[in-house]
Amino acid sequence: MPKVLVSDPVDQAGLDILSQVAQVDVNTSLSPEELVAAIGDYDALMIRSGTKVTKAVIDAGQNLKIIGRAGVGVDNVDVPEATRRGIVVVNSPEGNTIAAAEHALAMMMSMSRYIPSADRSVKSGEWKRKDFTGVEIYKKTLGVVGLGKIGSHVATVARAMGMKLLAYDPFISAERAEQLGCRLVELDLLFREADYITLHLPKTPETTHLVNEEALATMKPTVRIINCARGGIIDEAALAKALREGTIGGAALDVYESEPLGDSELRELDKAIILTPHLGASTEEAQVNVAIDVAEQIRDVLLGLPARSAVNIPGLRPEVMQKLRPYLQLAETLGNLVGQLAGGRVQELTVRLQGDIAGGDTQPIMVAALKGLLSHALQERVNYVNASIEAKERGIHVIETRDADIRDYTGSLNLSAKGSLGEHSVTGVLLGGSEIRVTDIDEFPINVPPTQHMLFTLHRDMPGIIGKIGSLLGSFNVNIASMQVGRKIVRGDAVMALSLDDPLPEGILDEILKVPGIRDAYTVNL
Ligand SMILES: NC(=O)c1ccc[n+]([C@@H]2O[C@H](COP(=O)([O-])OP(=O)(O)OC[C@H]3O[C@@H](n4cnc5c(N)ncnc54)[C@H](O)[C@@H]3O)[C@@H](O)[C@H]2O)c1
Ligand SMILES: O=C(O)[C@H](O)COP(=O)(O)O
Repeated sequence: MPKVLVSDPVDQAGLDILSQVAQVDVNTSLSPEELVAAIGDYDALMIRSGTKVTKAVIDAGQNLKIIGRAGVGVDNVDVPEATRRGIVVVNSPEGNTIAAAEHALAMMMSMSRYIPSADRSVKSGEWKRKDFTGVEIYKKTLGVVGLGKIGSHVATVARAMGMKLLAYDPFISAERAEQLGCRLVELDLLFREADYITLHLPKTPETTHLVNEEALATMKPTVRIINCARGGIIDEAALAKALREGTIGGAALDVYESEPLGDSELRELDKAIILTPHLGASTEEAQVNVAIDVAEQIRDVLLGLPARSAVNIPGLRPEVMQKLRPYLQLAETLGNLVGQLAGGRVQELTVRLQGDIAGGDTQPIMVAALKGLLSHALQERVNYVNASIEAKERGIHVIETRDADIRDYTGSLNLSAKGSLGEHSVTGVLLGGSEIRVTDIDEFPINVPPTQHMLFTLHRDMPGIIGKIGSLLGSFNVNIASMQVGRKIVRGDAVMALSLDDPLPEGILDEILKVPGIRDAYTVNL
């Protein structure tokens, strides 16, 4: 039974799903060193934002197949390293959207009415109504930075509360912003004009310290800033200075440059700032959502099925996967076949998608072809996660062409591999939607099902050659399961494809190459 380590607190609903297929160990108090020491035993790791999945953890996780992040952000996971190792990383992109949006809205309201400090004051025996005169958000301008899932929900609710909306997001269209009632503007204008600024974008090198001393200086002196996205998007030192000097109106933070928040002057700013300990996703509903979402994906991957929201391979919905699966198998088989025919180092792979297969999302098919191409050299080290990276690192140039109008079969796939030993091509189709047939080798028409052990020859089309090859194989006790010959012209060149019950013994290829009329011969093990 596979083993799953759960190293952050996740909802029981997720653990119940994992327990159906795996031994589940929950240990939420591991130090980084203890995690490195333990991870080697596990096939899967389930985390939230608390666990840092570093290169050291990934290196030690020799059996790891999947890392499941019960939440959105995977910035605590070394995803490039996981990808290189062929480990799937999945998350739950939507499970906590509403929770995080509502937290940002709650921060905006609490900040406007000083609710945390007023609460503290009353509980300490005071009754100071004048000190806590707030402001209304109605008719105020909210600047939403990052109009993705969470930003969109915040915008929708804020609009319903009578706010005017500005948005900055370089990756969305003005039409989408308009649908949400937002005016899409440049960031400097948003900073200058907003009464409230709420951040809902990822932390990247470009967005680190997006809100810095310079930006703060351009804002209204009454502006209130909310960060429920990621720590480090705001320069905390610059924010603390602006709050201390009263050059901005207030701030509410859920996330920090370093978590847990250590000694920080932010803690001393009292009424000017609200601080919560990364609670955006902490609702009962969100925790059930993300735990189920990620546990189901871990279960599926451990059962050999695809994950629906992997961050390092194309995520496929089950219904799309159902349709695509036979084509992926076809692409992988042809990739493997052409890779072995080409031998040596492949420098260029051209994938021609024809008919039905050319429509829709072709990226998974390309990845499958690369996985097949590299599988002879890399064996189980190559998978759908790392095939593209492995190909890139080996300098394989990949070309994709599509022609949806070719209609010989519902869909056919042609792969050509150019390498140090020459160029070879294969074409394959699916019969009845699932049975693979190789219909052409190096442009010689043929019709063979791929089998585990195969022999291909290029020879002169002349009497007696088939018999000679048959007797030679017989003398080595190799049984032929099926045999096909393809030629373009009578007595010209031809190819022969033999499916064998046994692998070819050492040395037989040299004997085959000595048969008069044989120009080339290749063994293939699929
Ligand atoms: N506090 C929490 O507990 C909590 C919970 C969930 C998500 N989050 C964080 O909230 C943020 C938003 O999450 P989401 O689910 O809405 O993500 P999302 O991917 O749906 O949206 C992010 C948006 O940011 C935009 N963006 C990217 N770079 C940008 C830039 N330089 N300037 C402006 N916009 C940019 C993208 O185009 C996208 O529209 C993420 O950082 C996520 O990690 C925090
Ligand atoms: O990225 C996320 O999903 C949030 O930051 C939530 O993190 P958490 O799961 O640790 O609460």
